[in-house]
Amino acid sequence: MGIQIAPSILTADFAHLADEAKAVSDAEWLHVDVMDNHFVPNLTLGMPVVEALAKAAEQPLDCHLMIEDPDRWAPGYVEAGASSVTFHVEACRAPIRTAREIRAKGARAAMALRPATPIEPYEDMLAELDMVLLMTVEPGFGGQKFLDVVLPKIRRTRDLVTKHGLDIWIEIDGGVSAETIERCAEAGADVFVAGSAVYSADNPNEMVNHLRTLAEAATA
Ligand SMILES: O=C(CO)[C@H](O)[C@H](O)COP(=O)(O)O
Ligand SMILES: [Fe+2]
Repeated sequence: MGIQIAPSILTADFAHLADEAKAVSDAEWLHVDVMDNHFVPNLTLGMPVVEALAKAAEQPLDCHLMIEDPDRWAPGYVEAGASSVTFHVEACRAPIRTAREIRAKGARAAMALRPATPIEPYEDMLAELDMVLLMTVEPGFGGQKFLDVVLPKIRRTRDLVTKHGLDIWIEIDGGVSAETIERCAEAGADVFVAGSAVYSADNPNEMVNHLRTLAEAATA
């Protein structure tokens, strides 16, 4: 499967999203943070913007739903053009049904966990997923400090995936940078969201490639 870098457009210029997607053309995915000011104390964008970006961007869209009632909204994001739809398990009432609906519509289904949410209660759910997203900051804002207290959970998640012989991604989101990515890769992550580290770099594409090189070297 290989290392994937997913720049988060949360810290990009929202007035020029198509250009901002082009600025990270070397990235495998584009991470889109949907926030509803209920599940998290911030409001970003929704389905119409995802639909427009899906047409404008070359990379597949990795939609991270930080919203209440993802059961109701998640399938609509697939119809809007997302290649991957991630719901927060803390907000989801029927995660198995929601994951199946996302997959049935043709996208990757992913489950996100806040930093303090344990993975173990969801062990049996892993087979229903294409990806697990482990937050390494409290969801809601870009530019926060990486929480290294989550590192053991990355390892435990990788162990569970291996134990069940599954072929699913482990994505890390929050505070990923050249300083933190190697520790996440060593712990077993293979998809890396990076917002401020990429978009505050002089050359965002160079930073994308630098992050991938660091992660690959850490797992070689
Ligand atoms: O989901 C998120 C915040 O809730 C963002 O994807 C994340 O914070 C990325 O930004 P940065 O790399 O600056 O931490
Ligand atoms: Fe995110």
